[in-house]
Amino acid sequence: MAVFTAVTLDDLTLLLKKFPLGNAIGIKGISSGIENSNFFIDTERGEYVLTIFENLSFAQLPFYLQLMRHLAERGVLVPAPVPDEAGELVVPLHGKPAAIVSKLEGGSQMAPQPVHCAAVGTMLATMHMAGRDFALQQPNLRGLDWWNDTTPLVLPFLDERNAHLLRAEMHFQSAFAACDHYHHLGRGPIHADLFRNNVMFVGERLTGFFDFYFAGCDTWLFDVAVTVNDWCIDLGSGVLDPARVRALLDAYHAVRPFTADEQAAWQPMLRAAALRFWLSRLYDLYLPREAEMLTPHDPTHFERILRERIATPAPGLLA
Ligand SMILES: Nc1ncnc2c1ncn2[C@@H]1O[C@H](COP(=O)(O)OP(=O)(O)OP(=O)(O)O)[C@@H](O)[C@H]1O
Ligand SMILES: N[C@@H](CCO)C(=O)O
Repeated sequence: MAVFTAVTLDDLTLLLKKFPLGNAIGIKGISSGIENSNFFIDTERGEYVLTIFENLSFAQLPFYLQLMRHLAERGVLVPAPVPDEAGELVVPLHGKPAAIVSKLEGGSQMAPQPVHCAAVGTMLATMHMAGRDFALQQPNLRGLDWWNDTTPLVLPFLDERNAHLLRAEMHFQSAFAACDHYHHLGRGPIHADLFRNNVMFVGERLTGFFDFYFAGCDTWLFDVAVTVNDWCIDLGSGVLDPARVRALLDAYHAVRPFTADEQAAWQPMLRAAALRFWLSRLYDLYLPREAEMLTPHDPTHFERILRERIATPAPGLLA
């Protein structure tokens, strides 16, 4: 159960007095998700999602919610935050920050085919283009600096074989981040966590990207690599499916063509994207935060993906 903070219909009735959504009709806790308390809410104006942020502060939230608003206004399919009558996107609820956003239709596609990957590639490139004039800046908080801080914390828990892999990959990624190709990569706001469970579909029609709470400014190619490492693999082995990779990359390229620097950076970037989630999963497993109440994700999944990306070159960015 992933509702950490309870909200009653009376609480909602009081909260909605400040929003242009009419009266509250119903509220239902959403059981999936491990970061926040989420609720489907029914109002006189329709259905919305109420989120209470369990780990993010009032100061951190404007970047995410303004980004969602910026993208929604430009036709990118993402939940649109609803401002209260004072124009605020983040409001207090039970002493924690909360927001109301539009509800996306559909459900997650957990067994994607090339057609779904192509839809994700198109929307990802559209999102990157639409984010170019977004004014707020926030680094990817799970980027190289965080990897450098986290590596010594998790190393004591690893056996020698994995400790060696982690040290060697950090060495490789530090050199990659210092190279010319890397510095010439296009950058902007990225989702940074665009897994299968963060995209909605109705059949083959993509209805939206959501869960923007790891978003930050970083290279667009990192976002592509994170997405390919989840959408285009066999989940058991981590091996890439060439048909799904091709569908996603070709669709992306048709909206925002890949550059020569991106082509040169592709293989190391896939390793970087695998390392990022191996490290965060190790961190959540061995150094859980107080507010974290559910079973952490399995780190060995991303250890396998990292070893696979090192051993086997992925299909190139261009066909
Ligand atoms: N805007 C939305 N429209 C429709 N459904 C939503 C929306 N936002 C969240 N949900 C539903 O709530 C569930 C949990 O949301 P979300 O993944 O953002 O939670 P979380 O606690 O941040 O989880 P995690 O970090 O584990 O992905 C989603 O799987 C989805 O079913
Ligand atoms: N997508 C992340 C969880 C954070 O949303 C993972 O699978 O490790």
